[in-house]
Amino acid sequence: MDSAQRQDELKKQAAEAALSHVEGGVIGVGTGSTVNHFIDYLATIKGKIDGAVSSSEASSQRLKAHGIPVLDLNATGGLSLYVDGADESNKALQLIKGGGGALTREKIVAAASERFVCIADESKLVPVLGAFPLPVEVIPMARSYVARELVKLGGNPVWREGFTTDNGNLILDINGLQIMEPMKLEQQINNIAGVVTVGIFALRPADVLILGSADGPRTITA
Ligand SMILES: O=C(CO)[C@H](O)[C@H](O)COP(=O)(O)O
Repeated sequence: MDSAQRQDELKKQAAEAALSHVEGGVIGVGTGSTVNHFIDYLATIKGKIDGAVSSSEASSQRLKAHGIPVLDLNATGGLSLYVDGADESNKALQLIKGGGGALTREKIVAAASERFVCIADESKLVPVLGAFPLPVEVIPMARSYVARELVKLGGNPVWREGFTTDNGNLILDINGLQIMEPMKLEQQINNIAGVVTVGIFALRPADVLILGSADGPRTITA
């Protein structure tokens, strides 16, 4: 088994462990390869839930392919549980998300959920956020302006060329950041005109982090 396959096994392990948090009702479901495993496991207990609110077109398609109804968030009165992956997490369960470009809908569903269970392989736990390029969703006409403002904050933004979000916007990935104050930077970047949202999840961090590891799933709570 090569290292990519080993990492995928750990993602699968975390995804399966998250099933114990599913108690019924409508579940918020995120995006990415770890969540794809979660959706496949969720299908095995689909009779227990009323459906899912999804953070991306890709996850919606996978849910529907399993016969799990996909609902509009507006048709719910909020969600009790959201399950999603992450690109990085620190010990406070503040996250970088958006490697798959679905950060805005992910942030909305996380905000509307009482409990956010994050699933990942153990390599995603880091001492300081920022080694992973920080995604920012931007309105297309503001791309150059936002990039100049991000440089002023000490980052090196790179346009994810050829990629369009499910909301019709673009992504700038910021390299070279060491995020010492995640809540402050989240607010600063969100305040730039033309930014839809930044992929720092610190104002609404995860509540539970399940990490797949060689010794079995490890759970960290906030
Ligand atoms: O934020 C995300 C998508 O926008 C994903 O949760 C994040 O990129 C992790 O992906 P994966 O589970 O494939 O490692």
